Amino acid sequence: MIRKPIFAANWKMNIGPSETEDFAKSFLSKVQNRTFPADIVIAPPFVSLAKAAEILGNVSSIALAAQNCSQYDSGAYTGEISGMMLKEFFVHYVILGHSERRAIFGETDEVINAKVRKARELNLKPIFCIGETLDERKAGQLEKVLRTQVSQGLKGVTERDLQDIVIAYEPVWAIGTGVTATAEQAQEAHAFVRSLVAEQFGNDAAAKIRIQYGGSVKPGNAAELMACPDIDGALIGGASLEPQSFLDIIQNGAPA
Ligand SMILES: O=C(CO)COP(=O)(O)O
Repeated sequence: MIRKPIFAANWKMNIGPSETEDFAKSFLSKVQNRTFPADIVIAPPFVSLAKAAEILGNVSSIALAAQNCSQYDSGAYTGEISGMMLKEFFVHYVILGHSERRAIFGETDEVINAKVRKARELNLKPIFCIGETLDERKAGQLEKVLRTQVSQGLKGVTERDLQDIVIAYEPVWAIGTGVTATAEQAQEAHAFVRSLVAEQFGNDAAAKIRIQYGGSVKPGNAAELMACPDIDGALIGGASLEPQSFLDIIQNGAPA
């Protein structure tokens, strides 16, 4: 297998520091001394990173992610968190361009691109999110939307940097709705995204890049989605908030 699947828990604005302690200890007890044919990533809210790092920071089978980071290094940016700060908490990945950041907080392709580039400059691995709304899909704009998001979001990124970037295809209509894309819909979109990467960076880069699916992934649908040839793991919201549910998705999606 040239692409190791990657399963990432995006807790969004859930699970504060004290609950993080409970989750981390429980999850650790379930995964300790086991190996998985997949990378496992957990993305707590910023304020829970210290607790997560305290319990999971030295566990080699689990990596921590942040859910966002600033495109700036330091200075007068009230409310922002820099990539350098995140690195103090054993953070190796950072989710960027999530549809909630785009839709609710107005992040543009340009801002997301600046964040992706800053993250790479600091040797953080972006989980770069893309995906269309239902209206865009219905209007036949799926490919146009994905093309713009990929070309703008990865503008100026080098082929070397791309090796440390994960793309997450998350159709907005499938996020938090319980409506998952069918395996066919997801595979079709993933294959298209891979073709976009090939156009921009070449076939070799496209063959290597991991493309996760996100949007109502559950233990019950993980196996079917992960069986698709261009789906290399999942970015999970709701179903990642329980340690056993997150673990079931990993086990069903990437059986040992
Ligand atoms: O947005 C998501 C992960 O980033 C998906 O969320 P759900 O798994 O809750 O649909």
